[in-house]
Amino acid sequence: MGNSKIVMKDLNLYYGDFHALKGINMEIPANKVTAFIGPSGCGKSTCLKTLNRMNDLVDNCKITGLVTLDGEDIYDPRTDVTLLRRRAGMVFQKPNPFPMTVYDNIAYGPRVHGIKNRQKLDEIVETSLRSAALWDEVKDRLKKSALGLSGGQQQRLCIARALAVEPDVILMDEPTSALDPISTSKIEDLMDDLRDRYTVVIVTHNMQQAARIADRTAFFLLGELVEYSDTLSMFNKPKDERTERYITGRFG
Ligand SMILES: Nc1ncnc2c1ncn2[C@@H]1O[C@H](COP(=O)(O)OP(=O)(O)OP(=O)(O)O)[C@@H](O)[C@H]1O
Repeated sequence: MGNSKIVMKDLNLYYGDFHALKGINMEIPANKVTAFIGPSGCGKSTCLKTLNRMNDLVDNCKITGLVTLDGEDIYDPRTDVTLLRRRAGMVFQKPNPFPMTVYDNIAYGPRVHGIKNRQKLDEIVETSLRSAALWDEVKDRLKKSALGLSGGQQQRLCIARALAVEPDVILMDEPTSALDPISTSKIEDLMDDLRDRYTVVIVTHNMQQAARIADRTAFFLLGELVEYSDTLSMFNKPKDERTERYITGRFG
């Protein structure tokens, strides 16, 4: 596949003795939305977290194989992990704004990376909030606490916060599972816009969501990547019987 942003080659991950990812081979294309689906506990989040080394934080976690971002081995000991996480930002299931103002939530990352100029920060805050389709709703409350926003607004704020450090890749772990249908639909529209500029990888429990927004879909089962193809083919003509059983709700 041309234009791969991320490549996993024979990737295995162990939590202690437990083999959580088994020989994963996958190429994730740039400027597309890729969804990871599969039953609970099959390794979707684990696989997502290997892409910006979030699993480094877990004791007893061992990884073999190769993961590259733009051709560079991200598990090379010389990799700057802070820079990696800036290039591949993460949005979690539960919105987790910092207990500070809307403005400071967005300016936090750029400040950490050394940007101090007020005008530049103002610009970043506005652009990031616009990209996350939140600007109009919060432009008059930038100096108010982010904790006063609705759940859906908080999640878009977290997306804006991820965008503020200019990542290439956005990793989303069930970003809408805690949201109502209207907020979910706003985030789905947003993902549609984001693919023009970013590579988006999303874990979702919701197969309809994968079918609506993802260009490519990966189906995981018991730590294995069972099937990976463009979303339409996967939903219309799954190649593996296990995929078919899962997407038709006949699993288990
Ligand atoms: N820190 C950890 N230590 C030990 N085992 C873990 C750890 N994190 C996850 N696991 C195990 O690894 C397997 C995969 O978990 P993971 O969270 O990746 O699954 P998932 O497909 O994202 O599930 P869900 O949809 O329920 O979030 C599960 O069996 C889980 O119990």
